[in-house]
Amino acid sequence: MTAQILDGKATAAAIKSELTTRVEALKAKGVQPGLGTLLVGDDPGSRWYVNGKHRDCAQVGIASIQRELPATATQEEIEAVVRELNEDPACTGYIVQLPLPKGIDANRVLELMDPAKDADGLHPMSLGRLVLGIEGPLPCTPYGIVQLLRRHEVEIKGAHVVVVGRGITIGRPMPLVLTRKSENATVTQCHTGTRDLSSHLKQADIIVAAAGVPHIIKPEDVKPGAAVLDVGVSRDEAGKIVGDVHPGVAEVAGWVAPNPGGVGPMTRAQLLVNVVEAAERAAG
Ligand SMILES: Nc1nc2c(c(=O)[nH]1)N[C@@H](CN(C=O)c1ccc(C(=O)N[C@@H](CCC(=O)O)C(=O)O)cc1)CN2
Repeated sequence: MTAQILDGKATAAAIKSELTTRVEALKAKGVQPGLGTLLVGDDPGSRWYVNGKHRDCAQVGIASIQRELPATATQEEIEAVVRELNEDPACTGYIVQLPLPKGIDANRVLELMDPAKDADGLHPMSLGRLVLGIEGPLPCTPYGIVQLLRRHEVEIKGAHVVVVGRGITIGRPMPLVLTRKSENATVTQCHTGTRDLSSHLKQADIIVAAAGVPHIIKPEDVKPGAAVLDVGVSRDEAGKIVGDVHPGVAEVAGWVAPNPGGVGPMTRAQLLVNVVEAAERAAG
């Protein structure tokens, strides 16, 4: 292993410690931030993520509102809980854990959320604001990745970033975040329909791998010294995470974000940042 580690656990811990001070300042002004979550179904992974979000809230002093529905919940039942969270004054921001069960129109659920309470940055209004360059919550994983790179002093400005994947939480919004003036990267978006992926990867200063295809990023496709962030989550027969990045990449790359321990903890930290920033905006 020659690459340096983009340590998401340690970076997220530093961000959480900074947030604790900001939450104390809000409380001194009489503002109590509260994160709501809506989990539908019994997927153990989703439950683990949601429980982690509430553990994080407790650590920094954010209140928790936890709502759950069974996998059999109807579109109407889910939308009723979204309306409740929109109205609940204790819930200053919330998320609907994705994916929702098959047959549920997730876009309709997201559209029904009060955009002022969108803690994930995934509401159509928040994504529209991102396109237009208007301040608002940023999608947690893409902005978590930017923070992880910045805090390890990996140059983003002028870098050629290749994003592999086009999912709603990472691939689709990642180029929007990276091409803002404040980041100023040049982005190539690839996906499972890209012809000759390897020719694109070879030109990248930074690779964000979020295709969900085990080991799609191979050592021979990585430019020596590049930063490679593994965000892919597939599971082997034992339930262990298999990322998108082949372990041999660590011999070629300059930086690697491991999986687990890289981008995942940053996603959680950025969610808390969004909740605190929304409460700060509301408090003036
Ligand atoms: N409403 C949302 N749904 C989903 C999002 C999201 O940002 N908003 N992202 C993912 C799941 N996710 C957060 O919700 C998430 C994924 C992974 C991690 C994490 O810390 N992973 C650990 C490893 C965990 C393991 O061993 O299984 C790591 O990378 O170290 C946090 C949050 C999809 N849904």
